[in-house]
Amino acid sequence: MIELENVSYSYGGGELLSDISLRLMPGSFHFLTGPSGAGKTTFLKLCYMELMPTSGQLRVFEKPVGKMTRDDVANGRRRIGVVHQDCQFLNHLPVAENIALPLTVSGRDPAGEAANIMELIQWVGLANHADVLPPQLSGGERQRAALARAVVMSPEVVLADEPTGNVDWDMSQRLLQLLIELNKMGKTIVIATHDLNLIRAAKAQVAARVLRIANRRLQLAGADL
Ligand SMILES: Nc1ncnc2c1ncn2[C@@H]1O[C@H](COP(=O)(O)OP(=O)(O)OP(=O)(O)O)[C@@H](O)[C@H]1O
Repeated sequence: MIELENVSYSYGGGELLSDISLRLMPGSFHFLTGPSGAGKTTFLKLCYMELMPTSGQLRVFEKPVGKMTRDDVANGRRRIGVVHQDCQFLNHLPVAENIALPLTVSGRDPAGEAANIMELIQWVGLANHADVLPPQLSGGERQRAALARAVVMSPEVVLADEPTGNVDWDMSQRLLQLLIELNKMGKTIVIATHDLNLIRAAKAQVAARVLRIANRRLQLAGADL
């Protein structure tokens, strides 16, 4: 689905990610760990084609990103759902409209898909919050709304950047269950997180691989995790 071959990335002030090779296979479940500032968000941005490698090959859905047209990139991104670290809602729009935003942006009419959107809102447990504005949501509610928005286009891949940051253990478990359900539907999941307990809880339920970025390199984490 997403394949990196000897990918390096530099923001300009030196190399941040160096010589990274990885294949994200369909239906796989990956965690991405590493110290703050190691480059986890940057790695996810490469997978979403928000950043282009400084060197190496990145293929998304079999296509080399260097040879993609703008349409190719847009089409590829439609197949990837992203849960951003800071959620990034439009605060003047109700939660339901924020969740439906990717449909609107891609030219689909949310009114024609109202039943599916409501089903999604119920799935994340926000039926009573569909009409409120994002600033009125708690941290866990925001994260669940962000997850619903990430999957409203039925993506094949979900990239979640610290989806359980700033929520308590019960809520992080609830978010994890939603991500596991998505994986059981066949979606490829990548979760960047510092939360080793979350990783342990997931590994008891799914065959998750744990990757670690340290010293610019991506490694498979030890079996102790
Ligand atoms: N647009 C940018 N321009 C220059 N440097 C940047 C940019 N974005 C990120 N960086 C730097 O790249 C490094 C890696 O950032 P990144 O957000 O990928 O790390 P992270 O592992 O996700 O960190 P955290 O766990 O704290 O979220 C940091 O030192 C950051 O300051």
